Amino acid sequence: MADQHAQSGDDIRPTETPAIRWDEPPEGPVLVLLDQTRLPAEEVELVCTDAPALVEAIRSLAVRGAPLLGIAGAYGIALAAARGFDVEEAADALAGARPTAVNLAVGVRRAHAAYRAELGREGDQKQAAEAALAAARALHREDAQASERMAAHGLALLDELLPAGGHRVLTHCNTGSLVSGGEGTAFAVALAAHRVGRLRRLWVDETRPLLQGARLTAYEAARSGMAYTLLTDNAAGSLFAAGEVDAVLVGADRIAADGSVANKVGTYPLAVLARYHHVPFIVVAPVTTVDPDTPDGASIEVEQRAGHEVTEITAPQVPVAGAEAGGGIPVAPLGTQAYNPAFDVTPPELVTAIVTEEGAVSPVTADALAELCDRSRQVTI
Ligand SMILES: CSC[C@@H](O)[C@@H](O)C(=O)COP(=O)(O)O
Repeated sequence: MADQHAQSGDDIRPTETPAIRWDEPPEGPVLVLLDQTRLPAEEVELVCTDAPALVEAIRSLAVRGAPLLGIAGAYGIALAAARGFDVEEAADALAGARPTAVNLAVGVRRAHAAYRAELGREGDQKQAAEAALAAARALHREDAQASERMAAHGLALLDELLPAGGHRVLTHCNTGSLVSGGEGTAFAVALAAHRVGRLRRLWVDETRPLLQGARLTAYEAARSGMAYTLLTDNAAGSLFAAGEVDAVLVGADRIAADGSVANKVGTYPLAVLARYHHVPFIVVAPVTTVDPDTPDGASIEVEQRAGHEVTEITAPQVPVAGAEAGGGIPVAPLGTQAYNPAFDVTPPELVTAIVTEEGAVSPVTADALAELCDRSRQVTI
C-alpha cells in the first residue's frame, strides 16, 4: 500500500498549538487548552479562568487523555488558588470530573498538597498559589520526560519482540502529544519507530463513538509524516486475520494493582483478537497510571457517558441548529436507548507487556508492577 505522507516528520509538530499552557495576561492567570472537540477542523484555544470552566472542558473532552488530565487537574488547583477561589471546592470538583483516569485525581492531589503544605508552613495565599503552580509545572515537565523514556523502552521492546522487518502497529483512541506534556504514550512509541525507519504502518482505529482515532490520532500521524491508515473499529478482526498487524500499542487510563488495564472502550476486544492471532498486545503508560489502591479490574469505575454520543453523529465543527439532545445528526430512531461506557477493562493475562518510563513489565503480574512502582518512588524521592 502506498504511503499517504512522504515527508520526513522530524521537524513537524503533531499540532501547532500546545495541548495545554499556563498564561498570565494583565487580567489575571488563565489556563489555555487546545480545544480537542474542534479537531481536526481547526486548532482553537479555550481559555479557562476558573475551575468550573475547566471541569466543563474535562467533561466535554475539550481536554482529555489520562496524563493530560493529570496536568490539567494540577493547573486547575493553581488557577483556583491564584484567582482566590475556594481551593478545597475546586479540588473536589476537578478530581471528580471524570472517574476512570486515575491521573486526574493524582494531579489534583499533588498540586493541592503543595498548596496546603505552603499554608501549613505559614505561607500566605500568594505563596501557596505559587507552590501549587510550581507543582503543576513540575508534573508537566516530568510527564514530558516520562514520555521520552516510554518511547525508548517501547521501541526497544518492539525491536526485541519483532526482530524482522518494519513494524505494522495497530492503535486505538489517541495517545500522542494531545494527551501529554511530551509526545504521549503509545503514539510516542510509534513515533520513535517512525523516526528510525522501523514503522511500516500505523493502523488507526477510528474509535467510536467520539472518534478520537479518526479525529486526533490520524491528525497527529499525518502531521508527523508517518504511513498510517484509518479503519473502522469493526474492521480490526479482518485486519488481524489477514496477518497485517505485528503489534498492538495502546495507552491506559488506570492500571489496577493486579495489572488489569482500563482504556478506551474497544481496547479489550483488540486484546482478545491479539491473543487469538499471537500478536503482542502492549500497554504504554506512565507509572502514575498504575493505581495500587485499586486491587483489580472489577474495582475500576468505568465512566458511562450520555447515550446521544451513540445515537447521534456529532461533528463538533459542524453544529446542527435545532437538533435534539447532543445537537448531532441522529443515526437511530428517536428515543433509542444506548449503552455507552467510555472505557473497558482488559485482564492482565491478555497483556503482553506494560511499558512505563521505568521500564517494561512482562509478564504482567501484581508483584512485578508493585516492584516497578517502588522503584519509581525511590527515584522520585
Ligand atoms: C495516554 S492516553 C491513554 C488513554 O487516556 C486514552 O487511550 C484514552 O482512552 C482516552 O480517553 P478519552 O475518553 O478520550 O479521555
